[in-house]
Amino acid sequence: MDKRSTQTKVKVVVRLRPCLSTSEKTFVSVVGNKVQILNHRNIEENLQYEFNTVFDENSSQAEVFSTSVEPMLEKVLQGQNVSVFAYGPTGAGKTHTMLGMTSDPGIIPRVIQSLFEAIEEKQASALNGNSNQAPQFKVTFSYMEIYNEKVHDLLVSGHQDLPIREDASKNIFVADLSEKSIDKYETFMNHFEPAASNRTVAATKLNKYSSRSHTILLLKILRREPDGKEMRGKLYLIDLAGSEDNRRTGNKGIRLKESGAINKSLFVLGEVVDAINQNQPRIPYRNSKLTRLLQDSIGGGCHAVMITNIAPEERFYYDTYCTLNFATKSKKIVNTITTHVVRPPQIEKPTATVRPIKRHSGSLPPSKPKLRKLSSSLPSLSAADPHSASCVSAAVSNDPLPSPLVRQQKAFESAIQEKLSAMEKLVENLRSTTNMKDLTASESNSPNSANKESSTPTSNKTRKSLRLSLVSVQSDDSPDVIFPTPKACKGKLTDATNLLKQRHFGPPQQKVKKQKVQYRVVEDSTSCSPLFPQSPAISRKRGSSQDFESPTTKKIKAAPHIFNNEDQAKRNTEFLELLNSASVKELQGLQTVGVKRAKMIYEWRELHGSFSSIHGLLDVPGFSDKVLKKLLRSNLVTNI
Ligand SMILES: Nc1ncnc2c1ncn2[C@@H]1O[C@H](COP(=O)(O)OP(=O)(O)OP(=O)(O)O)[C@@H](O)[C@H]1O
Repeated sequence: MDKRSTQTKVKVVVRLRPCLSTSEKTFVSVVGNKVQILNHRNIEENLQYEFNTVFDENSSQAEVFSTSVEPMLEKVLQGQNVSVFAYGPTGAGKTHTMLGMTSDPGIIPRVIQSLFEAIEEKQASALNGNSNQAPQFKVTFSYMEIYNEKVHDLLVSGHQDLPIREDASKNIFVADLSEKSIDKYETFMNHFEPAASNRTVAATKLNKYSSRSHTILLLKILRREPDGKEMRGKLYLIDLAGSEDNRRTGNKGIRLKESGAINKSLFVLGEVVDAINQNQPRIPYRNSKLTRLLQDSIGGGCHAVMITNIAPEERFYYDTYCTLNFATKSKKIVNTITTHVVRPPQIEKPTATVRPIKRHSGSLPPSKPKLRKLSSSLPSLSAADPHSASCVSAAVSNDPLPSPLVRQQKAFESAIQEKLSAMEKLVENLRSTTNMKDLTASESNSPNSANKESSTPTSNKTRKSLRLSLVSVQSDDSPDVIFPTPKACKGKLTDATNLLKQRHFGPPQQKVKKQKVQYRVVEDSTSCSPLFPQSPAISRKRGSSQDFESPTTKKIKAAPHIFNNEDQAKRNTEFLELLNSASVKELQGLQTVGVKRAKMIYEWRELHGSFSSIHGLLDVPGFSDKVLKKLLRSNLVTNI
């Protein structure tokens, strides 16, 4: 295989979705390719982030596709790998961007349509030119989801645990899922639409149809030129599940467990990006299935486009802030692009003259007519594997049969090959029955993984704490499942399918009313995404090496109307009301307030009555000037 390498950075674009509620105020503005949000550390400033492209709330699906994704399709047809993934907090518009609706299709249907158009164009222009032969294309696809750290094939009905393979040569995680071959847009959609409805979706407080899994659509394009040259490109279209702050989603039971898996994988994604940016020798790709899957996209051999979805409503402030910081870190990552050009092995013609031999029944290879029949029943590019391709072409060629010695050798080789595949299957079966923890542990001992795997005490500690938090998950079955897995409700699947279709392939959505952008007091508990579990203010104070603001983030003077005194006074009043009425659990929802402080505030209030001012907190044991300032700053209350 010829491999040529070039280096390119991960392309990061941002898409701001429109405000969905008429009663909420917004805090994000877009100026050119910059996003501007309020600086919670200093309300007189705004933070400005610069990206390759920023799509404002009026951007159309067509615009997002044609600017960010369409130019990548030619690269796939040239034998390069491309990965497009939507990232962002829950409810920010990832599925809308990737999937969209029938009336307003997103990236996936647009990619398929453009891909087939491009293929047809290439074939037509080859025939119009000097050549009397056109290149051949074979497009196959698989569609899978990572749900609760398990990979499911969405193309088959029902959720099954499927074995995981790895491409040993490239150390890439590949889910061993069924692949469908497609020759046109309609065929693809016939498979894809019901499969998309199989995705696990449920209602949370922040999104009525929240995706509970990461989905991956993998398209493989094999192009064979008339001279036999082959190019193999892969296109990953990934809709990640959103990060979730469970104090705000109100998740319990199954939803909380799902959320734990989603947050854990996104947390590992954050660790991977940090490790790459800090040039660490080991990148913890293997700490989650998601990062193993994204290994080629982040710091690997793909062209990567990260579509960062953000929401404008005030309650999304910390999610947006953390998402923008993560996006800023991601755009520094450099991938080394490989072009996959394959020349099928040449069939060597035997040099010696071989006498025709008499055939015996049974052990001899089948007769030529039989093979011809077999090969004609295969599609023109059915042999995705170059070796099987050469086998078929060798079998139907007019070359004389090889000598008995050569045949004996071939029989011996195929017997060995069979034994090896049987052993491989056995090992795979064993691996699939092993749980992820054991799998990761055994893999980390392998010499291959030793170079990549991180086993720092910090990450172990983090993993431990994540595991502990998962153990504490409540076990009640959540009643609010809108789309139970097909396994759980085989008979009711049609209804669920229709519901999802209504949403993503259904009638056009009503236009969202445009509103005036204003600020209002954030009374909700605002917490950082799991990628940044600490309050940004705290991390900064400690001088963490993973400082959130990249050099490209600018602090600029806030426009005076954005955060006026009236707003601030209202914010302070509401904060005081919260102090005087919140339960211990609600107080814990405040930034920098843990169980201990929440209890202290609550007990002091029970003993001494309501606080007359925010300063009253200084009377509560453990609240120094410094602690109070930090609390207020991280909860966007500054005027005391
Ligand atoms: N650009 C947009 N224009 C209009 N509506 C949008 C846009 N983006 C998102 N929405 C709407 O916002 C809501 C949430 O979007 P969506 O479900 O795509 O979010 P998500 O990021 O995929 O959430 P989750 O991670 O929970 O699955 C949906 O009702 C969707 O139709």
